[in-house]
Amino acid sequence: MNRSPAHLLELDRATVRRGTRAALDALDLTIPLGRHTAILGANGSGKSTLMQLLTREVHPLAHADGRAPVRVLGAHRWDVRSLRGQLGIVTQRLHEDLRTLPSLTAGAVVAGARLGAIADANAADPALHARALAALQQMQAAHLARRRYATLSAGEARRVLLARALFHAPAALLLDEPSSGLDVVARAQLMTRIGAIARAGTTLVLVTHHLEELVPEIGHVVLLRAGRVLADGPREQVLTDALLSQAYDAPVRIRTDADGTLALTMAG
Ligand SMILES: Nc1ncnc2c1ncn2[C@@H]1O[C@H](COP(=O)(O)OP(=O)(O)OP(=O)(O)O)[C@@H](O)[C@H]1O
Repeated sequence: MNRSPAHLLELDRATVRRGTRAALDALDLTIPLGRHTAILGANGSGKSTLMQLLTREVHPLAHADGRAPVRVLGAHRWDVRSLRGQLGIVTQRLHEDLRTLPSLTAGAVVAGARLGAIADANAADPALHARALAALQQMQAAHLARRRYATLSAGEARRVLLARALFHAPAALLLDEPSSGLDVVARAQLMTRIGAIARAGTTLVLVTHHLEELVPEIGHVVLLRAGRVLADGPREQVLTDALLSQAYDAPVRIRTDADGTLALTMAG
């Protein structure tokens, strides 16, 4: 692995086929480390596939000339576990995978992050348990440590996933609709915490439909449409009614509330 990579992700005409169609279609995209980025786009535009490319859950078509279509943290070959050990991941897919394992405790789920694994079999080790507890505490979820992950409510499970994502001080935090399932207070606390994490130097990549999740630290937005990049630039240049309407194939409008929070609504 490159020891001091400049970029979290580099895509060179990356194509991912799913079923009969291209979920990502010859995508060129670079996300430098330190550039907090939101990925927006309509249902089916390729946002989750892009995240899965980053975490090596899906693979691109090879280029005939041997060029690497995807580099993550400077490298095009990765042992999946060691890569995931460097990323903090909060996705619906991970949540669903964890829920299929009925005996896993929340504490073991959190501790698993450092191994890039689903869970850590040594999670009962007192030192490790104390560290997992501290991570859960930061998400106001220490009381869940011994609960079985599969039995948690949506919001409780989300807190545990966030604790897991932060457990091992990752280089980047990949968040797919991170506040889904959280109540209004927990959502506000989460947004504050995500902002602080970004300021402390962890690169944020946020996939969302909810503009209110775009904390001010996110200065860059990538807009996907049908597996291609429609726009990629500074937040204020990309978050326009015209570009978003193009992305959603319908007239939409950005609303800014008095406290600066953004929301996307249908125009008219
Ligand atoms: N496992 C799969 N098998 C076949 N097609 C798939 C699979 N997963 C995704 N796709 C297709 O790939 C395209 C991109 O899907 P993806 O999940 O990346 O979109 P998305 O932007 O994350 O959508 P959403 O906002 O609905 O979550 C869609 O057309 C989708 O139907």
